[in-house]
Amino acid sequence: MIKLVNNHHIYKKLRDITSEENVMMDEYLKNYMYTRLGGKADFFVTPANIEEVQQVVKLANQVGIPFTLLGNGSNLIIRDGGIRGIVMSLKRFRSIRREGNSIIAESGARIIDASRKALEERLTGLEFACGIPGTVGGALFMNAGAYGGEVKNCLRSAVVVNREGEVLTLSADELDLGYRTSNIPDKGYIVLEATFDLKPGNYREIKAVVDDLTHKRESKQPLEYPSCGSVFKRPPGYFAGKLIQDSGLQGKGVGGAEVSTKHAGFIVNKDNATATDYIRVITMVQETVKEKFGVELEREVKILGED
Ligand SMILES: Cc1cc2nc3c(=O)[nH]c(=O)nc-3n(C[C@H](O)[C@H](O)[C@H](O)COP(=O)(O)OP(=O)(O)OC[C@H]3O[C@@H](n4cnc5c(N)ncnc54)[C@H](O)[C@@H]3O)c2cc1C
Ligand SMILES: NC(=O)C1=CN([C@@H]2O[C@H](COP(=O)(O)OP(=O)(O)OC[C@H]3O[C@@H](n4cnc5c(N)ncnc54)[C@H](OP(=O)(O)O)[C@@H]3O)[C@@H](O)[C@H]2O)C=CC1
Ligand SMILES: C=C(O[C@H]1[C@H](O)[C@@H](CO)O[C@H](OP(=O)(O)OP(=O)(O)OC[C@H]2O[C@@H](n3ccc(=O)[nH]c3=O)[C@H](O)[C@@H]2O)[C@@H]1NC(C)=O)C(=O)O
Repeated sequence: MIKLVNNHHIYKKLRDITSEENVMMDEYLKNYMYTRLGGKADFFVTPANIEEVQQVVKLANQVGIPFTLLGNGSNLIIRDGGIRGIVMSLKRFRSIRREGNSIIAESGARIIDASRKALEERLTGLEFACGIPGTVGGALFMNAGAYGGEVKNCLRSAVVVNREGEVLTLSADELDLGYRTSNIPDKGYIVLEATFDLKPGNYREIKAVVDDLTHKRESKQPLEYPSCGSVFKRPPGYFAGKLIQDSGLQGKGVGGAEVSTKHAGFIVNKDNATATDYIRVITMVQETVKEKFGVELEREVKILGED
Protein backbone atom coordinates (compact mmCIF):
# COMPACT_ATOMS: atom_id res chain seq x y z
CA MET A 1 0.00 0.00 0.00
CA ILE A 2 1.28 3.50 -0.80
CA LYS A 3 2.41 5.75 2.01
CA LEU A 4 -0.15 8.32 3.12
CA VAL A 5 2.42 10.47 4.87
CA ASN A 6 2.00 13.46 2.64
CA ASN A 7 -1.77 13.31 2.79
CA HIS A 8 -2.35 16.64 4.53
CA HIS A 9 -6.10 16.19 4.20
CA ILE A 10 -6.03 13.27 6.67
CA TYR A 11 -3.48 15.04 8.88
CA LYS A 12 -5.72 18.10 9.11
CA LYS A 13 -8.80 15.98 9.88
CA LEU A 14 -6.91 14.26 12.70
CA ARG A 15 -5.83 17.62 14.07
CA ASP A 16 -9.44 18.77 14.00
CA ILE A 17 -10.33 15.73 16.13
CA THR A 18 -7.58 16.05 18.75
CA SER A 19 -4.94 18.60 19.65
CA GLU A 20 -1.78 19.11 17.62
CA GLU A 21 0.58 17.39 20.05
CA ASN A 22 -1.52 14.19 19.83
CA VAL A 23 -1.00 13.70 16.08
CA MET A 24 2.33 12.83 14.47
CA MET A 25 3.21 12.11 10.86
CA ASP A 26 5.87 9.62 9.77
CA GLU A 27 6.57 8.67 13.37
CA TYR A 28 9.04 5.91 14.32
CA LEU A 29 7.13 3.24 16.22
CA LYS A 30 10.16 1.49 17.72
CA ASN A 31 10.23 4.18 20.39
CA TYR A 32 6.82 3.02 21.63
CA MET A 33 7.53 -0.70 21.49
CA TYR A 34 8.90 -2.79 24.36
CA THR A 35 10.66 -4.79 21.62
CA ARG A 36 12.38 -1.62 20.32
CA LEU A 37 11.65 -2.81 16.78
CA GLY A 38 9.66 -1.40 13.89
CA GLY A 39 9.41 1.21 11.16
CA LYS A 40 7.26 4.31 10.88
CA ALA A 41 3.52 4.97 11.03
CA ASP A 42 2.01 7.31 8.45
CA PHE A 43 -0.03 8.86 11.27
CA PHE A 44 0.42 8.20 14.98
CA VAL A 45 -2.44 9.40 17.18
CA THR A 46 -2.77 9.45 20.96
CA PRO A 47 -6.37 10.55 21.62
CA ALA A 48 -7.17 12.28 24.89
CA ASN A 49 -10.71 10.99 25.49
CA ILE A 50 -13.35 8.50 24.33
CA GLU A 51 -15.03 10.91 21.91
CA GLU A 52 -11.70 11.41 20.13
CA VAL A 53 -11.22 7.63 19.86
CA GLN A 54 -14.69 7.31 18.32
CA GLN A 55 -14.01 10.09 15.85
CA VAL A 56 -10.67 8.61 14.74
CA VAL A 57 -12.38 5.25 14.07
CA LYS A 58 -15.12 6.97 12.09
CA LEU A 59 -12.57 8.98 10.11
CA ALA A 60 -10.61 5.82 9.18
CA ASN A 61 -13.91 4.24 8.03
CA GLN A 62 -14.97 7.32 6.04
CA VAL A 63 -11.70 7.75 4.16
CA GLY A 64 -11.13 3.99 3.90
CA ILE A 65 -7.64 3.79 5.40
CA PRO A 66 -6.23 1.09 7.69
CA PHE A 67 -6.34 1.55 11.43
CA THR A 68 -4.01 -0.22 13.90
CA LEU A 69 -3.87 -0.19 17.68
CA LEU A 70 -0.70 -0.39 19.80
CA GLY A 71 -0.41 -1.29 23.45
CA ASN A 72 3.08 -1.38 24.94
CA GLY A 73 4.41 -3.44 22.03
CA SER A 74 5.42 -6.31 24.29
CA ASN A 75 3.75 -8.97 22.15
CA LEU A 76 3.98 -7.32 18.79
CA ILE A 77 6.59 -7.03 16.06
CA ILE A 78 6.21 -4.23 13.57
CA ARG A 79 8.14 -4.80 10.36
CA ASP A 80 10.82 -2.32 9.30
CA GLY A 81 8.67 -0.78 6.52
CA GLY A 82 6.24 0.41 9.17
CA ILE A 83 2.45 0.65 9.13
CA ARG A 84 0.33 2.44 6.57
CA GLY A 85 -2.65 4.49 7.67
CA ILE A 86 -3.46 5.48 11.25
CA VAL A 87 -1.78 3.92 14.29
CA MET A 88 -3.42 4.70 17.64
CA SER A 89 -2.00 4.44 21.14
CA LEU A 90 -4.19 4.76 24.23
CA LYS A 91 -1.25 5.77 26.42
CA ARG A 92 -3.23 8.75 27.72
CA PHE A 93 -5.87 6.38 29.16
CA ARG A 94 -4.06 5.36 32.32
CA SER A 95 -6.30 5.77 35.33
CA ILE A 96 -6.80 2.90 37.78
CA ARG A 97 -9.39 3.01 40.56
CA ARG A 98 -11.10 0.78 43.10
CA GLU A 99 -14.87 0.32 43.28
CA GLY A 100 -16.11 -2.15 45.88
CA ASN A 101 -13.92 -5.23 45.45
CA SER A 102 -13.14 -4.41 41.82
CA ILE A 103 -10.20 -2.70 40.17
CA ILE A 104 -11.23 -0.66 37.16
CA ALA A 105 -8.33 0.17 34.86
CA GLU A 106 -8.22 2.16 31.65
CA SER A 107 -6.74 0.24 28.75
CA GLY A 108 -3.50 2.21 28.38
CA ALA A 109 -2.53 1.62 32.01
CA ARG A 110 0.02 -1.08 32.59
CA ILE A 111 -1.37 -4.36 33.90
CA ILE A 112 1.62 -4.32 36.29
CA ASP A 113 0.23 -1.08 37.74
CA ALA A 114 -3.27 -2.60 38.04
CA SER A 115 -1.70 -5.53 39.91
CA ARG A 116 0.19 -3.10 42.18
CA LYS A 117 -3.01 -1.13 42.87
CA ALA A 118 -4.78 -4.37 43.85
CA LEU A 119 -1.96 -5.09 46.31
CA GLU A 120 -2.19 -1.57 47.78
CA GLU A 121 -5.96 -2.03 48.14
CA ARG A 122 -5.46 -5.46 49.75
CA LEU A 123 -7.37 -7.19 46.97
CA THR A 124 -6.34 -10.63 45.77
CA GLY A 125 -6.63 -12.09 42.22
CA LEU A 126 -4.27 -9.97 40.10
CA GLU A 127 -0.98 -11.22 41.57
CA PHE A 128 -0.26 -13.29 38.42
CA ALA A 129 -0.02 -10.07 36.39
CA CYS A 130 2.70 -8.46 38.53
CA GLY A 131 5.43 -8.96 35.90
CA ILE A 132 3.60 -8.84 32.56
CA PRO A 133 4.94 -5.73 30.78
CA GLY A 134 1.85 -4.95 28.69
CA THR A 135 -1.11 -2.60 28.91
CA VAL A 136 -4.53 -3.58 30.21
CA GLY A 137 -5.86 -3.48 26.61
CA GLY A 138 -3.09 -5.77 25.36
CA ALA A 139 -3.66 -8.12 28.32
CA LEU A 140 -7.35 -8.53 27.42
CA PHE A 141 -6.56 -8.99 23.71
CA MET A 142 -4.07 -11.76 24.58
CA ASN A 143 -5.83 -13.12 27.69
CA ALA A 144 -2.42 -12.67 29.31
CA GLY A 145 -1.52 -15.17 31.99
CA ALA A 146 1.31 -16.44 34.14
CA TYR A 147 1.96 -18.91 36.93
CA GLY A 148 -1.50 -20.44 36.85
CA GLY A 149 -3.46 -17.18 36.63
CA GLU A 150 -4.94 -15.44 33.60
CA VAL A 151 -7.12 -12.45 32.76
CA LYS A 152 -10.07 -14.79 32.14
CA ASN A 153 -10.17 -15.77 35.83
CA CYS A 154 -10.78 -12.27 37.15
CA LEU A 155 -12.19 -10.12 34.33
CA ARG A 156 -15.80 -9.12 34.90
CA SER A 157 -16.43 -6.76 31.97
CA ALA A 158 -14.84 -4.41 29.46
CA VAL A 159 -15.83 -1.15 27.84
CA VAL A 160 -14.96 -1.16 24.14
CA VAL A 161 -15.43 0.87 20.98
CA ASN A 162 -16.60 -1.24 18.04
CA ARG A 163 -15.75 -0.91 14.35
CA GLU A 164 -18.60 1.55 13.85
CA GLY A 165 -17.25 3.79 16.60
CA GLU A 166 -19.96 2.90 19.17
CA VAL A 167 -19.16 2.43 22.88
CA LEU A 168 -20.35 -0.93 24.32
CA THR A 169 -20.00 -2.64 27.69
CA LEU A 170 -19.32 -6.37 27.30
CA SER A 171 -19.22 -9.17 29.86
CA ALA A 172 -15.99 -11.20 30.06
CA ASP A 173 -17.84 -14.14 28.41
CA GLU A 174 -18.54 -12.01 25.37
CA LEU A 175 -14.78 -11.70 24.74
CA ASP A 176 -14.39 -15.47 24.37
CA LEU A 177 -11.03 -15.67 26.19
CA GLY A 178 -8.82 -18.75 25.59
CA TYR A 179 -5.10 -19.62 25.83
CA ARG A 180 -3.53 -16.34 24.63
CA THR A 181 -6.63 -15.58 22.51
CA SER A 182 -9.81 -13.51 22.52
CA ASN A 183 -12.33 -12.46 19.89
CA ILE A 184 -11.10 -8.85 20.09
CA PRO A 185 -9.19 -9.06 16.76
CA ASP A 186 -12.11 -10.70 14.92
CA LYS A 187 -14.60 -8.17 16.22
CA GLY A 188 -12.23 -5.24 15.83
CA TYR A 189 -12.92 -3.95 19.35
CA ILE A 190 -10.82 -1.21 20.90
CA VAL A 191 -10.68 -1.87 24.62
CA LEU A 192 -11.10 1.31 26.67
CA GLU A 193 -11.49 -0.02 30.20
CA ALA A 194 -11.55 -3.29 32.14
CA THR A 195 -13.18 -4.25 35.43
CA PHE A 196 -11.42 -6.99 37.40
CA ASP A 197 -13.42 -8.74 40.13
CA LEU A 198 -11.14 -9.45 43.08
CA LYS A 199 -11.51 -10.59 46.69
CA PRO A 200 -10.45 -8.94 49.93
CA GLY A 201 -7.11 -10.36 51.03
CA ASN A 202 -4.23 -9.91 53.38
CA TYR A 203 -1.48 -7.47 52.36
CA ARG A 204 1.38 -9.64 53.52
CA GLU A 205 0.01 -12.74 51.82
CA ILE A 206 -0.58 -10.93 48.52
CA LYS A 207 2.87 -9.34 48.74
CA ALA A 208 4.48 -12.74 49.43
CA VAL A 209 2.92 -14.16 46.23
CA VAL A 210 4.02 -11.12 44.19
CA ASP A 211 7.56 -11.37 45.57
CA ASP A 212 7.72 -15.10 44.81
CA LEU A 213 6.49 -14.67 41.22
CA THR A 214 8.85 -11.73 40.68
CA HIS A 215 11.77 -13.82 41.89
CA LYS A 216 10.76 -16.74 39.61
CA ARG A 217 10.44 -14.43 36.60
CA GLU A 218 13.71 -12.59 37.25
CA SER A 219 15.59 -15.84 37.64
CA LYS A 220 14.21 -17.40 34.42
CA GLN A 221 13.47 -14.63 31.93
CA PRO A 222 15.92 -12.27 30.17
CA LEU A 223 14.40 -9.02 31.44
CA GLU A 224 17.59 -7.07 30.75
CA TYR A 225 16.94 -6.96 26.98
CA PRO A 226 14.00 -5.84 24.85
CA SER A 227 11.93 -8.82 23.65
CA CYS A 228 8.33 -9.84 23.13
CA GLY A 229 8.26 -12.48 25.86
CA SER A 230 7.46 -16.03 24.81
CA VAL A 231 7.63 -15.98 21.03
CA PHE A 232 5.74 -19.27 20.69
CA LYS A 233 2.81 -20.85 22.48
CA ARG A 234 3.29 -24.04 24.47
CA PRO A 235 2.75 -26.83 21.92
CA PRO A 236 0.42 -29.49 23.43
CA GLY A 237 2.60 -31.92 25.39
CA TYR A 238 5.78 -29.83 25.13
CA PHE A 239 7.46 -26.64 26.31
CA ALA A 240 8.68 -24.41 23.48
CA GLY A 241 11.74 -23.29 25.50
CA LYS A 242 12.89 -26.86 26.11
CA LEU A 243 12.48 -27.86 22.44
CA ILE A 244 14.47 -24.80 21.35
CA GLN A 245 17.19 -25.41 23.94
CA ASP A 246 17.41 -29.09 22.96
CA SER A 247 17.78 -28.00 19.33
CA GLY A 248 21.01 -26.22 20.32
CA LEU A 249 19.72 -22.80 19.28
CA GLN A 250 20.54 -20.71 22.35
CA GLY A 251 22.82 -17.81 21.45
CA LYS A 252 22.15 -18.32 17.71
CA GLY A 253 20.89 -15.27 15.91
CA VAL A 254 20.74 -12.94 12.96
CA GLY A 255 22.10 -9.38 13.16
CA GLY A 256 21.21 -7.98 16.58
CA ALA A 257 18.52 -10.57 17.42
CA GLU A 258 19.26 -13.90 19.12
CA VAL A 259 17.69 -16.80 20.96
CA SER A 260 18.15 -15.97 24.63
CA THR A 261 20.82 -17.92 26.46
CA LYS A 262 18.76 -17.51 29.65
CA HIS A 263 15.34 -18.71 28.37
CA ALA A 264 15.22 -20.29 24.92
CA GLY A 265 11.54 -19.40 24.46
CA PHE A 266 12.57 -15.72 24.23
CA ILE A 267 14.30 -13.99 21.32
CA VAL A 268 16.09 -10.89 22.56
CA ASN A 269 16.86 -7.65 20.77
CA LYS A 270 20.43 -7.71 21.96
CA ASP A 271 22.04 -5.08 19.83
CA ASN A 272 19.86 -2.76 17.74
CA ALA A 273 18.19 -5.58 15.85
CA THR A 274 15.88 -4.86 12.95
CA ALA A 275 12.47 -6.47 12.73
CA THR A 276 13.83 -8.37 9.70
CA ASP A 277 16.59 -9.88 11.89
CA TYR A 278 14.07 -10.80 14.55
CA ILE A 279 11.63 -12.44 12.12
CA ARG A 280 14.48 -14.40 10.50
CA VAL A 281 15.38 -15.81 13.91
CA ILE A 282 11.73 -16.83 14.44
CA THR A 283 11.72 -18.69 11.11
CA MET A 284 15.08 -20.34 11.83
CA VAL A 285 13.77 -21.59 15.19
CA GLN A 286 10.52 -22.93 13.67
CA GLU A 287 12.38 -24.72 10.87
CA THR A 288 15.01 -26.24 13.18
CA VAL A 289 12.52 -27.47 15.79
CA LYS A 290 10.31 -28.94 13.07
CA GLU A 291 13.31 -30.74 11.56
CA LYS A 292 14.65 -32.08 14.87
CA PHE A 293 11.43 -32.91 16.72
CA GLY A 294 8.65 -32.77 14.12
CA VAL A 295 6.83 -30.14 16.23
CA GLU A 296 5.28 -27.04 14.62
CA LEU A 297 5.82 -24.04 16.89
CA GLU A 298 2.85 -21.69 16.67
CA ARG A 299 3.73 -18.03 17.15
CA GLU A 300 2.23 -16.27 20.13
CA VAL A 301 3.49 -12.86 19.00
CA LYS A 302 1.70 -10.80 16.38
CA ILE A 303 3.55 -9.46 13.34
CA LEU A 304 2.22 -6.36 11.59
CA GLY A 305 3.32 -3.89 8.92
CA GLU A 306 5.35 -3.92 5.73
CA ASP A 307 8.89 -5.08 4.91
C1 LIG B 1 9.62 -9.80 29.36
C2 LIG B 1 8.22 -10.20 28.94
C3 LIG B 1 7.47 -11.05 29.74
C4 LIG B 1 6.19 -11.42 29.36
N1 LIG B 1 5.49 -12.25 30.18
C5 LIG B 1 4.24 -12.60 29.84
C6 LIG B 1 3.49 -13.50 30.66
O1 LIG B 1 3.94 -13.97 31.69
N2 LIG B 1 2.25 -13.81 30.27
C7 LIG B 1 1.69 -13.32 29.13
O2 LIG B 1 0.53 -13.64 28.83
N3 LIG B 1 2.38 -12.49 28.33
C8 LIG B 1 3.63 -12.12 28.66
N4 LIG B 1 4.35 -11.30 27.83
C9 LIG B 1 3.77 -10.85 26.55
C10 LIG B 1 3.01 -9.50 26.63
O3 LIG B 1 3.49 -8.71 27.70
C11 LIG B 1 1.51 -9.71 26.81
O4 LIG B 1 0.97 -10.44 25.71
C12 LIG B 1 0.75 -8.38 26.93
O5 LIG B 1 -0.57 -8.66 27.28
C13 LIG B 1 0.77 -7.56 25.64
O6 LIG B 1 0.29 -6.26 25.94
P1 LIG B 1 0.78 -4.97 25.11
O7 LIG B 1 0.07 -3.79 25.68
O8 LIG B 1 2.24 -4.89 25.07
O9 LIG B 1 0.19 -5.31 23.69
P2 LIG B 1 0.87 -5.08 22.27
O10 LIG B 1 2.02 -6.00 22.11
O11 LIG B 1 1.11 -3.64 22.03
O12 LIG B 1 -0.32 -5.57 21.33
C14 LIG B 1 -0.73 -6.92 21.29
C15 LIG B 1 -2.07 -6.97 20.54
O13 LIG B 1 -3.06 -6.36 21.35
C16 LIG B 1 -3.76 -5.36 20.62
N5 LIG B 1 -4.16 -4.31 21.55
C17 LIG B 1 -3.36 -3.57 22.36
N6 LIG B 1 -4.10 -2.71 23.09
C18 LIG B 1 -5.39 -2.90 22.72
C19 LIG B 1 -6.63 -2.30 23.10
N7 LIG B 1 -6.70 -1.30 23.99
N8 LIG B 1 -7.76 -2.76 22.51
C20 LIG B 1 -7.73 -3.75 21.58
N9 LIG B 1 -6.59 -4.34 21.18
C21 LIG B 1 -5.43 -3.93 21.75
C22 LIG B 1 -2.75 -4.87 19.58
O14 LIG B 1 -3.43 -4.34 18.45
C23 LIG B 1 -2.01 -6.15 19.22
O15 LIG B 1 -2.66 -6.87 18.21
C24 LIG B 1 5.64 -10.93 28.17
C25 LIG B 1 6.39 -10.05 27.36
C26 LIG B 1 7.67 -9.71 27.74
C27 LIG B 1 8.44 -8.76 26.88
N1 LIG C 1 11.61 -2.22 26.37
C1 LIG C 1 12.88 -2.35 26.68
O1 LIG C 1 13.72 -2.05 25.89
C2 LIG C 1 13.28 -2.83 27.99
C3 LIG C 1 12.76 -2.26 29.12
N2 LIG C 1 13.20 -2.68 30.36
C4 LIG C 1 12.67 -2.06 31.56
O2 LIG C 1 11.34 -2.53 31.72
C5 LIG C 1 10.54 -1.50 32.24
C6 LIG C 1 9.40 -1.26 31.32
O3 LIG C 1 9.88 -0.86 30.04
P1 LIG C 1 8.95 -0.27 28.91
O4 LIG C 1 7.61 -0.86 29.05
O5 LIG C 1 9.63 -0.36 27.63
O6 LIG C 1 8.98 1.24 29.23
P2 LIG C 1 8.16 2.07 30.30
O7 LIG C 1 7.15 1.21 30.94
O8 LIG C 1 9.14 2.76 31.14
O9 LIG C 1 7.44 3.15 29.39
C7 LIG C 1 6.84 2.82 28.13
C8 LIG C 1 5.90 3.91 27.73
O10 LIG C 1 4.77 3.82 28.57
C9 LIG C 1 4.35 5.09 28.95
N3 LIG C 1 4.04 5.06 30.37
C10 LIG C 1 4.75 5.50 31.40
N4 LIG C 1 4.08 5.32 32.55
C11 LIG C 1 2.94 4.72 32.23
C12 LIG C 1 1.84 4.27 32.96
N5 LIG C 1 1.74 4.41 34.29
N6 LIG C 1 0.84 3.67 32.30
C13 LIG C 1 0.89 3.54 30.99
N7 LIG C 1 1.90 3.97 30.25
C14 LIG C 1 2.92 4.53 30.85
C15 LIG C 1 5.45 6.07 28.65
O11 LIG C 1 4.90 7.04 27.80
P3 LIG C 1 5.25 8.61 28.00
O12 LIG C 1 6.74 8.71 27.84
O13 LIG C 1 4.50 9.29 26.92
O14 LIG C 1 4.81 8.99 29.36
C16 LIG C 1 6.50 5.28 27.90
O15 LIG C 1 6.72 5.79 26.61
C17 LIG C 1 11.41 -0.28 32.40
O16 LIG C 1 11.84 -0.21 33.73
C18 LIG C 1 12.56 -0.55 31.48
O17 LIG C 1 13.75 0.06 31.93
C19 LIG C 1 14.10 -3.67 30.46
C20 LIG C 1 14.63 -4.28 29.36
C21 LIG C 1 14.28 -3.89 28.06
C1 LIG D 1 6.35 -14.96 28.91
C2 LIG D 1 5.13 -15.35 28.61
O1 LIG D 1 4.38 -16.19 29.43
C3 LIG D 1 5.03 -17.31 30.02
C4 LIG D 1 4.84 -17.23 31.53
O2 LIG D 1 5.49 -16.06 32.03
C5 LIG D 1 5.46 -18.47 32.17
C6 LIG D 1 5.16 -18.55 33.65
O3 LIG D 1 3.79 -18.80 33.86
O4 LIG D 1 4.89 -19.66 31.57
C7 LIG D 1 5.00 -19.77 30.15
O5 LIG D 1 6.36 -19.79 29.73
P1 LIG D 1 7.09 -21.19 29.55
O6 LIG D 1 6.17 -22.19 28.95
O7 LIG D 1 8.38 -20.96 28.85
O8 LIG D 1 7.31 -21.58 31.07
P2 LIG D 1 8.65 -21.81 31.91
O9 LIG D 1 8.16 -22.21 33.26
O10 LIG D 1 9.56 -20.65 31.81
O11 LIG D 1 9.33 -23.06 31.18
C8 LIG D 1 8.59 -24.27 30.99
C9 LIG D 1 9.55 -25.46 31.00
O12 LIG D 1 10.52 -25.34 29.96
C10 LIG D 1 11.82 -25.49 30.48
N1 LIG D 1 12.77 -24.64 29.77
C11 LIG D 1 12.51 -23.30 29.64
C12 LIG D 1 13.42 -22.49 29.01
C13 LIG D 1 14.60 -23.06 28.50
O13 LIG D 1 15.48 -22.38 27.94
N2 LIG D 1 14.81 -24.39 28.63
C14 LIG D 1 13.91 -25.21 29.24
O14 LIG D 1 14.12 -26.41 29.34
C15 LIG D 1 11.71 -25.11 31.96
O15 LIG D 1 12.71 -25.67 32.73
C16 LIG D 1 10.32 -25.60 32.31
O16 LIG D 1 10.36 -26.94 32.66
C17 LIG D 1 4.37 -18.58 29.50
N3 LIG D 1 4.52 -18.68 28.08
C18 LIG D 1 3.65 -19.33 27.33
C19 LIG D 1 3.91 -19.35 25.86
O17 LIG D 1 2.63 -19.89 27.76
C20 LIG D 1 4.41 -14.93 27.41
O18 LIG D 1 3.32 -15.44 27.15
O19 LIG D 1 4.96 -14.07 26.68
